[in-house]
Amino acid sequence: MELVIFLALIVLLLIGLRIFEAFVILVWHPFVVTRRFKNQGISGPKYRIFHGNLSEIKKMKRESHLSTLDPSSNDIFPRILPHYQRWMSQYGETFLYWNGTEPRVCISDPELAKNILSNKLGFFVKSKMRPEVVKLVGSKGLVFIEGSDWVRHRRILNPAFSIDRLKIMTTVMVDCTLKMLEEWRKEKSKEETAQPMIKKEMHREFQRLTADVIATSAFGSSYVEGIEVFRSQMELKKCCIPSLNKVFIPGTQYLPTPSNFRIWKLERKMDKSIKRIIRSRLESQSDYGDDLLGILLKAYKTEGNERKMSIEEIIHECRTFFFGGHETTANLLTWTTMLLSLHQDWQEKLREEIFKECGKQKTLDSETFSKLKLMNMVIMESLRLYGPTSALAREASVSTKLGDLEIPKGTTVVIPLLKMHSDKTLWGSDADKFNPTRFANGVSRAANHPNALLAFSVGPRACIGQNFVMIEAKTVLTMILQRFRFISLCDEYKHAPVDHLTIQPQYGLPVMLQPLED
Ligand code: HEM
Repeated sequence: MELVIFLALIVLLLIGLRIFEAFVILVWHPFVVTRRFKNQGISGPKYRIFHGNLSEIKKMKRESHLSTLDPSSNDIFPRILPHYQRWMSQYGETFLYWNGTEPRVCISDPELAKNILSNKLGFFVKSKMRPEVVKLVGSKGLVFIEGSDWVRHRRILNPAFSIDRLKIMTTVMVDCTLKMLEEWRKEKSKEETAQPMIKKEMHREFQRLTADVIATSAFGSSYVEGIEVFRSQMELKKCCIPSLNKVFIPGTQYLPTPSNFRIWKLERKMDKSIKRIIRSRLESQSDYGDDLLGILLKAYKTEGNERKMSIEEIIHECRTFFFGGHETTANLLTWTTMLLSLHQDWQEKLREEIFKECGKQKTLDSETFSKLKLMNMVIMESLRLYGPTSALAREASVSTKLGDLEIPKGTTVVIPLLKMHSDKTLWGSDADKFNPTRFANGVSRAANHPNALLAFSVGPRACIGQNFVMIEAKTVLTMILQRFRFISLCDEYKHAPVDHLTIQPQYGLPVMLQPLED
């Protein structure tokens, strides 16, 4: 009898502890954090139990996605981050909101943003992501690892993006682009009119091209061999998007729900394809090669001492570069094409520059790129207005000071890039206009603050692929402009930028192209 009472007491205690824990997470912690920020003059929308502000965010985003913008409008911040726009006008530029029970403070001051992103003491770490999103690139890949693991991976991976490697990659970029342009030419020759024109959905074309480039240049495979990885990643991405504005309950990712079964299946499929690519490299080359995959495999096969990378880490790095390497670049090329279709004067200026520096057909080499100053300015302006990343986030790993603000441990700091990139106090009264000349004296002098453009981020975690992207974008745009003219956006084009992990056109980008005389 005593034993039964004892066990019942234990059970009651455990239940009591769970209830207490839930009370702390759902009620007490939000109350304390809200008060701590309020004492510093920071407020925001009211915390609602369990959901925080997620229901409002979902509603505002749903409404904003119903509308489309005028194609000449670059004011995309209210469409993509409608909740930030509303709350900034109500509570000021720095405000507190709740992603479920997770406090988030939005900070758009470039000096504070730089301090957060450049912090080398580990006070601000990558913020937690939903498990589905983490699976896209892997928890053991460069994007999500921290501390000594990150240092080790970054050191191994940096040589894959050295100047010498980029030169070799340029040849691959040229070949892949030529393949795409050859297909366009064949379509042109089917046209019978004197002024043949072709219609292309450019977002799809660029997704395919950038996938081909990364698969060939980093993995020595090709679009065809890498296609299963891309397909699984795109499907997985589709599974992630609806969950982004839902409350995450830890543990639910292990439940045997239909959605989890689908996610697990896609993850297995993706890894199976990656393993096939790895196996074929291991069998075919004794020194594994010098591209990204070769560098990763050498880190696995280190003789004597311990392995520098496990096979699981290599697979996650492959996922990272398959995903990071094509999605963002495809969007950059898509939005730049849209801008050049709308701004024919700039398209002509770029063509003139290209003809002057590279002629009409000459194959590009890495030396030519430094001469394409106007092209550089146009790409920077495109990254400012339509950069693929809408916001960056970091979590305070300890309670810390940021400027005059005390940030409690566990708070996520969000830096809304879209807002900063269109801020008139930073960029001047024409901040919403396409004006590449603002970059004439370099990126750091284009605005009132040297770090006003954070498209590639700054500090130790800045984009490892930024030189690769710039070379790829210049190669592709140069080769297209040498051979084709973007005549106009098609009538059916709807200007609807949307954030599906990266900013892309909700309904694609149909463009009319005209081949130039040989
Ligand atoms: C227009 C194209 C691109 C843009 C705007 C871009 C932007 C960014 C940004 C903002 C970050 C920092 C994220 C954060 O701190 O939370 C980042 C990180 C990263 N990017 Fe890119 N990226 C682009 C293309 C690429 C490409 C082509 C690759 C690979 C070939 C790549 C690989 C990575 C990786 C691995 C990281 C994580 C770096 C680390 O944490 O050490 N990115 N990128």
